[in-house]
Amino acid sequence: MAGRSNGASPMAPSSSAEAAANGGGGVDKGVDFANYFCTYAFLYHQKEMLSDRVRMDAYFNSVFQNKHHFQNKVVLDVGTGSGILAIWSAQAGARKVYAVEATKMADHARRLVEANGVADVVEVLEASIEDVDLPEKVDVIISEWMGYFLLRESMFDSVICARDRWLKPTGVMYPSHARMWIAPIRSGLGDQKMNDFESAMNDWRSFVAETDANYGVNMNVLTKAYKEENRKYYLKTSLWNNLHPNQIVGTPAIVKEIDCLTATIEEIREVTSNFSLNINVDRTRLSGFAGWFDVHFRGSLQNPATSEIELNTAPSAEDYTHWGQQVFLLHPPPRVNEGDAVIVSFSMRRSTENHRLMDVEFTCELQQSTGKRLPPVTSKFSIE
Ligand SMILES: C[S@@+](CC[C@H](N)C(=O)[O-])C[C@H]1O[C@@H](n2cnc3c(N)ncnc32)[C@H](O)[C@@H]1O
Repeated sequence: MAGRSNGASPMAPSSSAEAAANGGGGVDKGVDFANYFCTYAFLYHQKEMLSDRVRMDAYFNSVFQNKHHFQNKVVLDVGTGSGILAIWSAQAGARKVYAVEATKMADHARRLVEANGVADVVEVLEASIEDVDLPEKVDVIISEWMGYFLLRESMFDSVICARDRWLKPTGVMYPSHARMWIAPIRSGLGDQKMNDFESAMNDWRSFVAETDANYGVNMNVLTKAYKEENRKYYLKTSLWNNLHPNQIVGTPAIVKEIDCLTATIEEIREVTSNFSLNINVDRTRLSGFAGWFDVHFRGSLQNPATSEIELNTAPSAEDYTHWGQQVFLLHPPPRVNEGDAVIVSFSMRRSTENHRLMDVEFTCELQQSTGKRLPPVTSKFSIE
């Protein structure tokens, strides 16, 4: 592998690096590779990200409008994929770029690096970032690690691990900051999903009757389990959607702020927040909530960006991203009016079955503008 020539090589992980990769829990690396990494080895998947103009413009501008962070500097690209961020770092004047990719996409990245004339600067290493051994510390860590609603995929764990092992004390993170947002929304998706759920149950009832009539076995004892399975699928799993801003019916709230230079895995393992959302649309339904994120490229306090760039995945009339927003639907959706407030207690935790997926809980209390408070209701969701 090209990476070994100057001393950079994959090696057995240290126990702390492995623990970081696992988010502290015992994750089977083989299972994780099969479930998570495998899709990133396909060019079609990388192309989807490379075609997201909002994402591409933000990273491109962050690098080329802040060349002072890259010129003659050593850069580490965590999860280089096709190699795009590493190539831009080299084009912006980096002295050396370590481009680390866990999957076979590393082969494509290496070819792209060569074809674009930066092979003398960019060294592609096929390895988990947790396992890699670099010959030097780096000035910049660049990575596109964000999943749905920021933290799905738990890839930021790997960036934290890389930062703690390889970033110089004076180094900068690209991006430098991240935030998670939640807003109350209206949407026709709630009715649609409830109809889908009811159709599935009607179909099941016909199936039970027919199986009994045709084959003499009564399946009804499984009705409850089938209902739970379908309720989870149709009503309790968040939905991907690119919402229009006019679907937001109240003030959005920030539920988490992350400083990428200092954040710990402990800090992101669980997100909890209590907040109040003011409804600003009259006579509407609160169909549920939308969750999205933004990230900023600000450099550091000692070494700030000259041009601060934002990557925003909020509902927008003009743009959309491949992240869209995550929609959490309430069943039934309460009626709300301008001046009402929704008092929310929110939590998001890693799923116990798969640390890259999330379990989300909203406890909502509606405080009407008349002063009346409705009893709190708790709704649980999975981000799959
Ligand atoms: C969201 S993609 C971004 C790809 C590319 N940097 C870009 O911006 O187009 C994340 C990439 O990181 C890789 N990755 C995730 N975790 C990693 C880890 N622990 N070590 C090495 N690569 C990793 C994935 O295989 C995937 O190709």
